[in-house]
Amino acid sequence: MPRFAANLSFLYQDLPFLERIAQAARDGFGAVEYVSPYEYDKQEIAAALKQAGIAQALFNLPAGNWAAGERGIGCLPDRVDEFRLGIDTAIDYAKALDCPTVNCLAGLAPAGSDPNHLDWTFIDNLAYAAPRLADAGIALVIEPINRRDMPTFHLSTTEHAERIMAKVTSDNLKIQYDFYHMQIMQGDLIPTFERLKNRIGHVQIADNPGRNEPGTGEINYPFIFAALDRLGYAGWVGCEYKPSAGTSQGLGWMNPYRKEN
Ligand SMILES: O=C(O)C(=O)[C@H](O)CO
Ligand SMILES: [Mg+2]
Repeated sequence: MPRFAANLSFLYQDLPFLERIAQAARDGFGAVEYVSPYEYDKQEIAAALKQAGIAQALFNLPAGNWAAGERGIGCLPDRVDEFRLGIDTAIDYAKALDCPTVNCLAGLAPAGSDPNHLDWTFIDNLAYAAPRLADAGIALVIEPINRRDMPTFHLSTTEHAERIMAKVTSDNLKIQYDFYHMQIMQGDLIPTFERLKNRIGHVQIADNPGRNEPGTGEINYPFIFAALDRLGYAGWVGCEYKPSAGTSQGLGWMNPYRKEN
């Protein structure tokens, strides 16, 4: 049975951040994930998780100035110092929140930049981060993101992620396989997942088009959830979608996967 994590950067947007944790637990999620914990007190988040009896599945490494439109700094040559400092911050938060996995966003390619230079910066940064996170017992993932929503995002296919991973050569570096992005960029969702399953460290879901909850679009999620079970995926499935009419009201798709069934 898949284990679902509520992505609090997408779900429960009508609630203050810390209150989203308790509501996710009440709605039957086993874990939460979100873009960034860093603007909150880690002890306050830890207390909210404990009180709700819910796990922390994932958050991202510090990703630059999100409000200004940045989407990660992993590939940016002039941000290497900031990236490295961010690893210490992420380890600090992940330990406090008992978070098993962190996601490194590659970032948006600056206009006129050399893709090879961005690749090598990304590779060097990941080679720096992966062993340090491994020592702390934290897995590192990288996420291809579709080019329709983010035309300049540096990492948008699993093939590119594989090329990066081949250069980093760390067992502690895996792919965050977001079925929504993969449907837009590549299709062939389950054969690709099956081929890469030992190299996939985290999974996220949303339907397409619209990035709404499962069952609102073209992706056959019952088939996908059965395949994840069949293929032995035991990690969290991050629900990173825009609820089409309220988060709690729109969780009917999850009913067949609740423990009581
Ligand atoms: O955009 C996505 O799909 C992600 O998972 C990023 O981490 C931002 O939420
Ligand atoms: Mg995602």
